[in-house]
Amino acid sequence: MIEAVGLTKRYGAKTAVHNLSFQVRPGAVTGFLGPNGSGKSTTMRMILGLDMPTSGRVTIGGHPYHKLPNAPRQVGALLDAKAVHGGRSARMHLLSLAQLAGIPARRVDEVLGVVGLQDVARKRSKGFSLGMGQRLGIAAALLGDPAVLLFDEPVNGLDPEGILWVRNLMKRLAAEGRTVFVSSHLMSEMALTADHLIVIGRGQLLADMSVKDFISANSADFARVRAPEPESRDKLTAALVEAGAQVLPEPDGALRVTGLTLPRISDIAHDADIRLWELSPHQASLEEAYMRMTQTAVDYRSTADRRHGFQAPPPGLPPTGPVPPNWGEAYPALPGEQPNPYTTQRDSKDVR
Ligand SMILES: Nc1ncnc2c1ncn2[C@@H]1O[C@H](COP(=O)(O)OP(=O)(O)OP(=O)(O)O)[C@@H](O)[C@H]1O
Repeated sequence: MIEAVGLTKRYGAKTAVHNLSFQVRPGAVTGFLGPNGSGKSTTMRMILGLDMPTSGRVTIGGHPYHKLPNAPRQVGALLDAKAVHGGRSARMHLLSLAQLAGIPARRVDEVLGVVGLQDVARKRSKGFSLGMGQRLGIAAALLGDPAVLLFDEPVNGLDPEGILWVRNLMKRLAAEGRTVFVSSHLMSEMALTADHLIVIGRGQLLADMSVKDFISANSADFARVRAPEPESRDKLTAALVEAGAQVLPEPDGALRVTGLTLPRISDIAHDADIRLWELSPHQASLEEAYMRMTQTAVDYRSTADRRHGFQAPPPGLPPTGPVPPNWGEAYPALPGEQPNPYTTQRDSKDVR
């Protein structure tokens, strides 16, 4: 198990991680999510003893990394797949790591097979594609057959077959009882891979819960409703709003309705003499729940390209440009939604 207690890291005036406490338990894939610059890599580096906390502590199996006996055989990590001597072959790279950790050479050939690099094992790694480099990094993490594994963006650069392979590998490692802690920006992938989520924003904990609970706490079920013509859509919108629903236009012309049951929506449409072409139940995706949770914790946001021919974002998507004071209104609060804890911490003076 990985345990962080009050973990804080400052780089000069910059607070990268602030008072972070969480546990990563064995037997599950725990996804580590957060916007760019939110402190995920810094946290992973502190777990691995590559950076010292300014305050607080983080332990693996009760010990700080540097006090673990034979750490490479207990903890495996992929932090930066490019951190390989390009002149060395994949096999030589792994052999040198194995020698340092007292791992027998036959294990190198085993892990090369596990990651599918056996055919290029003697080729120089500088000729490797991004995906091959990721596989080599994963092979290095698996070398010591460790009980605790950390992966920073493991699917970066992998093709769909590679992504599926990583997904299955993570699940298998967790099913074997290992602790698997994996960061990713690919929400659809995390929804399929992770059992549990730790979400941070600007270095602070936003959520520590199961994927299922995270989605239901940060989104609400909604109905998609489609009326044939714009006039009937406007009439239906007015009737639904009057009945207490929240109605948002979807980019494809349908309506996203929250706050009313499907039978009620159907009755309202019938009473207003409006035909429906679609009335279907939906649950928000992990991506939508994540966007809602982290909307005020994003440090880097793009601005619209004003050049001729570039379109404004379709309705329903968050606006681009500087974060407006009423940013939360881009995603209005949904019925039954938990308050976003980050919103209340946004003006905290001690977090930069
Ligand atoms: N060595 C350093 N010196 C100064 N600032 C740093 C250093 N390392 C990280 N930071 C800053 O700390 C913050 C957190 O960075 P970190 O790389 O941990 O974020 P991240 O969540 O991993 O981002 P990404 O998703 O983009 O990889 C950023 O503002 C970053 O600029």
